[in-house]
Amino acid sequence: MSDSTQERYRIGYALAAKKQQSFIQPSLIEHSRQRGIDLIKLDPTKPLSEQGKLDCVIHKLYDDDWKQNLLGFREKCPDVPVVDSPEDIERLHNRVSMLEVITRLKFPVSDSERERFGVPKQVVVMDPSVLSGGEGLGELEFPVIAKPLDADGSAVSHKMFLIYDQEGMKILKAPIVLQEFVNHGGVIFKVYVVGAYVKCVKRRSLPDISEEKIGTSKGSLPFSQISNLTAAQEDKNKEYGEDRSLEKVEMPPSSFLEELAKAMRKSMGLNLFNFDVIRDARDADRYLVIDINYFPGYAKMPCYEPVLTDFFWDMVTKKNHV
Ligand SMILES: O=P(O)(O)O[C@@H]1[C@@H](OP(=O)(O)O)[C@H](OP(=O)(O)O)[C@H](O)[C@H](OP(=O)(O)O)[C@H]1OP(=O)(O)O
Ligand SMILES: Nc1ncnc2c1ncn2[C@@H]1O[C@H](COP(=O)(O)OP(=O)(O)O)[C@@H](O)[C@H]1O
Ligand SMILES: [Mg+2]
Ligand SMILES: [Mg+2]
Repeated sequence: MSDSTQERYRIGYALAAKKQQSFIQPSLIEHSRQRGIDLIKLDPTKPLSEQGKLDCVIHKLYDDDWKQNLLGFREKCPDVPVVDSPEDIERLHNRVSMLEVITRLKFPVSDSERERFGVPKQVVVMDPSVLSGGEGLGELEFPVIAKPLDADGSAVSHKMFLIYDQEGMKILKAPIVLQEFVNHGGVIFKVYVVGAYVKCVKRRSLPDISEEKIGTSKGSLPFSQISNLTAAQEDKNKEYGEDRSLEKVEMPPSSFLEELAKAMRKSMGLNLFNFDVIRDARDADRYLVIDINYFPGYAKMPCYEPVLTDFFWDMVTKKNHV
């Protein structure tokens, strides 16, 4: 609790309108306020050093003017933490460099832990003629998921296709990432990271594809942001007799996810991100990271207000950040 004589801290935020609406909720403002932290809306078009005292800056904006503004601020006020650096965030805007983070990890798994991790096999196709010419798969086999190479937050960057055969490739536009489809029981694990805090939740995913279905399916199937399936859609699934109840699905061991998250955080130099993990249906100890997102929808994480407030506190009192 704070009183009027106590020092107050100011966290400046620079977010797109939609993000601001979902993240800066009255409950978060109030929670932080009670801890002596005020959340201040920044004007990204004006120099940050002219927007009053700031004890920390958080942001999710990618244009060059904003990056210049941040650069100037970091030169003028090197002691104020900026969460996170645009250069480090940039790595997550490309679905190849994003997953390279995982393949390069030197993961300190203890002998007692059986869990292994990796990424699905994938190739990137830069040349449009490869898509129409019947090549491009390399050592991959159908079905594959086609993902736009850029993961820049645009609606189109979430537009995916499940591709069953060569004919289905014709719908694609380069540059595109082709990734092996891995059966995983229709559930993804979304692991939220907020500084040193780690929280895993379960979400719906694409259902497994049987050998029989692989043999009979043709062409391509478009989909987008499948894990944000609404409650109404969930009910509909149940109505159609689909009982893949999320509650029954076992979580990955928390010690494993915590170690993985910690190693990722150190390696990327980032504090605010989440990642999607699937469990290989053929090998229950094998986990595959398929996606890493900068500054995700934290309001959907349980207890987001105290968790974020604790993080802000650590930032302004200079503890615990990478
Ligand atoms: O909008 P939300 O709350 O669904 O959050 C999106 C995230 O959903 P999630 O929290 O993982 O369920 C979403 O995660 P996914 O890519 O769907 O795994 C992204 O982080 C998205 O940001 P961007 O469009 O990639 O810049 C996030 O969008 P922004 O809120 O940053 O626009
Ligand atoms: N290799 C894969 N195997 C099986 N399902 C996948 C694979 N990659 C992605 N998916 C499914 O597609 C969804 C979207 O893919 P993702 O890479 O997370 O893109 P986005 O950035 O739009 O969230 C995932 O949440 C998961 O349901
Ligand atoms: Mg995802
Ligand atoms: Mg993503």
